[in-house]
Amino acid sequence: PPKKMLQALKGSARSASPVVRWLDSVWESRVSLPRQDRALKTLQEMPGPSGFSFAWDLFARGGLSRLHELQVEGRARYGPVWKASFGPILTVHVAEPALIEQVLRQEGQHPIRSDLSSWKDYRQLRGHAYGLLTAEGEEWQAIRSLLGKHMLRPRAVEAYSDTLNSVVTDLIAKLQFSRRQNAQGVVKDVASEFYRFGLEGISSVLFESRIGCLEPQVPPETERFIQAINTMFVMTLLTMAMPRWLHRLFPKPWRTFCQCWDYMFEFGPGPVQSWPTWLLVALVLMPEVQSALRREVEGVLGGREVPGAVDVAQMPLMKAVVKEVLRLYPVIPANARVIADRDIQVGGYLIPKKTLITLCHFATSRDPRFFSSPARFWPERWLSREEGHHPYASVPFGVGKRSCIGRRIAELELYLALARILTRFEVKPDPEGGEVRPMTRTLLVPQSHISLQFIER
Ligand code: HEM
Repeated sequence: PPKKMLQALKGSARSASPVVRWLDSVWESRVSLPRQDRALKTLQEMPGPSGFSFAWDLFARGGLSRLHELQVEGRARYGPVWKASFGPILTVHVAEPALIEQVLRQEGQHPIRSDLSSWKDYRQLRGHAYGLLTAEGEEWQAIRSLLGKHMLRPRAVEAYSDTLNSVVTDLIAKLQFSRRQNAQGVVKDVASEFYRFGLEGISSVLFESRIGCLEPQVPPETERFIQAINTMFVMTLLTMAMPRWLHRLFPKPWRTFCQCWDYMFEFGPGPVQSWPTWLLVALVLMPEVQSALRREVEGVLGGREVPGAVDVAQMPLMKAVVKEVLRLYPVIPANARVIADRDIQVGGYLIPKKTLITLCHFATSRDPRFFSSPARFWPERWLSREEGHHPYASVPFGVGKRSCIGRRIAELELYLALARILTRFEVKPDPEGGEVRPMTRTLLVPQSHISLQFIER
């Protein structure tokens, strides 16, 4: 029977009737359940919402854009490990640092993140090679080793300082231009400005070319590229949740998804994230932290305007601020692993090979057992000896062989930009602005436009 139908039937018949038990056994056998092991519990014994109620949460109650919140709710309702079916995919959620560590320590030589099935489907359809994000096995290892030399070694990354600083100079000019557009010096939709800054920075480093994202008049082909990335991320979760046979019945999401990728391949550079926005929002809400950070930056620069990678090494508060923002707003709120070649043990369960394991980083990084007053933006927690954190409680760049390869570049770009913004401007809330909440669009992004006031110093 079609998987969707099975799920719907299972969900609507909540009591454990013989029919439901039979459906369960059919469903579980589809994810190659291992034989019963006396010491370990099986997937059947794992708690979790029924397929129907999870699908209801996702599609009828706006859960697709609240996936990060569903992690926290799932942890509270089911404990550290639970299962749920995401469209055709059954996934085991893990929301405990020690168990996330347990998964990652068993990930093997060539870790597999997840199927990112719709990204791979598109590449197969068009005959494109997989990139680092989607490649697996030896192919992934070869690309990773090659890129790692240029993106992971501290010396190699330091050498990008000048290139990144020239992009930061354009960012400052763009902020000055935008703030002059109204009497109060408010920059409307700051996230869009930083998104473009991130894109320009990566393009300048990886492709040694500027694409004009920060120009007052953005070239039309660049503008289209930016929109294509946005839409592709919005469609990613939806296309992953839709079984392939549904593409024919509801062709629009898949067609739009392909059109976005077509344009991105035609245009060039790959996708990036709009990470500095959350940072400024946090600093605006905590003006005393903003002032302390400015003092630190100015103390290190001693009158110089443009910082370098060496200066950043002497800014502990800057590093703590960035860590704290990524704890509160992890750009990638959930990561994943698939252990393809063997069953593994996690938290007393035997997880069959090839099961998609979702690592609930948003939930762990807001768990009061690991971070006191977790909703509070408090960078000093990273400097204080009293606050001990589990090393896997907040891992915004992932851990291990398959962790973020752009981490050092992203951090350097962020430090350089933040240092220049703080010496040039005092950043305040938009007098007419409201509360800002995050939502999931594959990445964690602001739910609404954010406007901030930039006051020249
Ligand atoms: C604040 C900014 C960023 C954050 C929080 C972030 C986070 C992550 C995370 C969580 C992963 C998955 C790691 C894992 O599975 O263990 C990842 C992978 C990756 N990131 Fe980033 N990233 C950021 C910026 C960047 C930038 C600027 C680039 C490009 C220059 C980049 C390129 C990549 C690539 C290529 C992978 C896949 C690596 C692989 O599969 O081997 N990231 N990133």
